Amino acid sequence: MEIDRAIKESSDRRLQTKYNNAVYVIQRAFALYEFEQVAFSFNGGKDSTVLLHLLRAGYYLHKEKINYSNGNQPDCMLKCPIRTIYFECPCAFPEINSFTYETAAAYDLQLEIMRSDFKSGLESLLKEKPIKAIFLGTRIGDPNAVGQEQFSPSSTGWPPFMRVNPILDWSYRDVWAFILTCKVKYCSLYDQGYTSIGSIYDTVPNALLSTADSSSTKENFKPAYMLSDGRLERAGRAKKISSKCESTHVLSNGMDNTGAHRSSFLTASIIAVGDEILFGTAEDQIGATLCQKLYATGWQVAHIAVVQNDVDSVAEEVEQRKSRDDIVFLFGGLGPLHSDVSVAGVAKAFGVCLLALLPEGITELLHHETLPVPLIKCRNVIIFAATNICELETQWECLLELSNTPLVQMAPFISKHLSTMLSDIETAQVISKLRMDFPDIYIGCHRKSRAGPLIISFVGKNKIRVELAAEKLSRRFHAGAFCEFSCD
Ligand SMILES: Cc1cc2nc3c(=O)[nH]c(=O)nc-3n(C[C@H](O)[C@H](O)[C@H](O)COP(=O)(O)O)c2cc1C
Ligand SMILES: Nc1ncnc2c1ncn2[C@@H]1O[C@H](COP(=O)(O)OP(=O)(O)OP(=O)(O)O)[C@@H](O)[C@H]1O
Ligand SMILES: [Mg+2]
Repeated sequence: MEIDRAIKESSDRRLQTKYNNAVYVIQRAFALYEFEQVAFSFNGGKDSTVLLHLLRAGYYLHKEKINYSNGNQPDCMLKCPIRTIYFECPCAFPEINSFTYETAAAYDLQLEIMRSDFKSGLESLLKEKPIKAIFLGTRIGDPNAVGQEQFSPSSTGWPPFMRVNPILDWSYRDVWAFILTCKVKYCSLYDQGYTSIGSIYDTVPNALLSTADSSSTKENFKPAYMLSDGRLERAGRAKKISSKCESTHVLSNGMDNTGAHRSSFLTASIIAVGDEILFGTAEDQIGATLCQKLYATGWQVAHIAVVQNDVDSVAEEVEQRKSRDDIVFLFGGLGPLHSDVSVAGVAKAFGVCLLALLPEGITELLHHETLPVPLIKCRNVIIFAATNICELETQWECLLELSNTPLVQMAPFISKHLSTMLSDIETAQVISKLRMDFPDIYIGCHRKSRAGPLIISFVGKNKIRVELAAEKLSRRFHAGAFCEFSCD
């Protein structure tokens, strides 16, 4: 079975784990219900496309098990003619409609087209058909996922059935890793910058994938799998933000419906190379300082990692980060000692040899009069020779002063922090919902002690949106439930 083979042959351990868990859930559902009692809710979106192929794999493995216990050979060409529900809406993108129909035909899906709303459509379908369980491509982070598990009975007020969510714990990145690893077809809109697809009236390409510069008249977009921060997958879904500006739909990433950008994000990652940090004998202060410096420069740090002084560990980490982030900073493991393998690791990640101990063909030496040796830049990976914060300060300043510095100053982050004595239980659901309404704003919670106040942080690039998110939260509770808090 090609999907199962592609995943097993891939070297992506995380994807393999996600795949195994999802296929396990699917096999359990096939064991619990008759084949006529299950249905697949398919809308041509990326998540339901992933689910389709997982269902095919799960069904194949389920059949294989049964055949094996009967002494039969598994059928490699096995189809999965599962009952498939598609709620077709006149406001759907034509690309989504045609992809759904073509895919259903290609995989022998038994398509039931519904033209009513979800609830009444399901009510009439369940009266006619013996459906007991429905597979959905819902993922944590979807507005409707709050409180759901892999097997979740339908909500009160809905007809009774089991919602089966095999990819509930998959991230945006997992979804694209699966699609690209298995090389399955997906709706063409995702190649045009759409990252989550609603209706033609409320969905535009995700502005975070825009490649437009001030000189070009037409805006182009990178494909959906290039979005580095999956939390912003719904940034192309329109929201009406306030009754005061009725005429303007503001997209949740801070772009208005004229296509004008209000904010832009570039992401960075930091890799520390150091066995001592992993042994716990040394503390990584450089990483924390770099995070502060990048934040102050308007860059979003997407990832920080500590790896061993080992060529493969460095190479693996650099390989992953260099394609996900705009810039990667690496420090530690530089020099002539046996443990100084960072440069070799970078060369391996780019698949090049070392020339005079530097990665061949991709190295740029960043000279600055203050520095005794230049900084090393390999494409978007910058290697700091700093061994303490003081040296980092110097190298950072030099990097910023270079005429060709890769560290462009970005719009600064704006933050606001609220503190409350309300309990987690009282606030959890409201905050989860708020995060869906403000995908462009980071909304995080932390406590300094169990009994102390809960601090809710709002961080973004658009002051109005940050204020609005904080105000919206306060308005959901009694006056005085929150007070502004300074984290400095
Ligand atoms: C097959 C199916 C079953 C659903 N079951 C429920 C349910 O039990 N409870 C509920 O509140 N919404 C249910 N919904 C609605 C979804 O929660 C959600 O509104 C829908 O998938 C649209 O997602 P979107 O807002 O991301 O486009 C169901 C939708 C479908 C297609
Ligand atoms: N019109 C629909 N018909 C059938 N199932 C649907 C429909 N809309 C949503 N669903 C179900 O709900 C799940 C989550 O919906 P969602 O809108 O997030 O689509 P998706 O497949 O996740 O694609 P994307 O997030 O990129 O828009 C889908 O995977 C599908 O199982
Ligand atoms: Mg989705």
